[in-house]
Amino acid sequence: MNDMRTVERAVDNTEARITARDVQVWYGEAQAIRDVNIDIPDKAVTAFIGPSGCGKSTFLRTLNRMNDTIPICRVLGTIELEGENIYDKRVDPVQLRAKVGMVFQKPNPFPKSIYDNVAYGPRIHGLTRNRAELDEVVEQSLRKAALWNEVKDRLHAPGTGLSGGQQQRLCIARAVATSPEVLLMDEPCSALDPIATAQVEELIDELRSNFSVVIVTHSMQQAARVSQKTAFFHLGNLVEQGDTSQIFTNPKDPRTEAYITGRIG
Ligand SMILES: Nc1ncnc2c1ncn2[C@@H]1O[C@H](COP(=O)(O)OP(=O)(O)OP(=O)(O)O)[C@@H](O)[C@H]1O
Repeated sequence: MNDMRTVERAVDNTEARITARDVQVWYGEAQAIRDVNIDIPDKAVTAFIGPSGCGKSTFLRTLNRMNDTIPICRVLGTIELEGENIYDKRVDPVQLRAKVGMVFQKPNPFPKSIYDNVAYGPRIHGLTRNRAELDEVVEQSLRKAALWNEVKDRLHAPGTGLSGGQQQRLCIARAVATSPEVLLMDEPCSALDPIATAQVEELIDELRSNFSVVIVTHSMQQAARVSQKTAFFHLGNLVEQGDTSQIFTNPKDPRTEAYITGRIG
């Protein structure tokens, strides 16, 4: 189980996976994100926190071009994954989303078997050569999502028949099955009970040994438990970013302090 000591753990590798420079996001005439600059480190969990409507989800969605699905949404500035501009017109957003996977607020398994949910990405991206390789990817992904032992005897049962917490871990298995470099999580525990939340939080901590993880959360306790880096957003601005322990114990900006002490939000 994680606890507040988690925040003291050092980030082993602070190399940036994603660099965002001068990013603005507009919905029609309304600006939702203002000149955001951030480096998302490898092999660490970065938490986005801030009051409702401050732009956390909007900015998260720019990192794998999920905003492309909203016609009125425009993204300006540059976002690079491993040095490559993800908004370059040569970049295929479907391929990008295999590298930058996403887990949503509500578990959303496909109406397919547990096996087929996890096999979906590897199949559409042609990542395996035969059934034995696909079986292996499915098993390893379910193991990484800490779900294998609970489902190994019913892989062909519908994914939608699992509990909410299991469904969310299935969605995590589905996201990791394409071996992404980055995993984006938009309030992944908000539909879960405390036990399932604790399991997913533990899992997030394990995932950071292989992936760069970015999580949007409304829970400051959760940010403190699972992340090593925290970015505080307010009214579309990225007000402050740094080590989670510093943000929570010694914030530099009065707006951050007001939020973490419960005076705004
Ligand atoms: N599809 C959309 N069309 C128009 N405006 C949008 C859209 N999605 C978000 N917005 C606006 O962008 C701003 C930021 O919203 P966003 O959902 O990113 O904030 P958030 O910090 O994630 O909020 P919450 O914590 O409540 O989920 C808000 O003013 C919101 O109304």
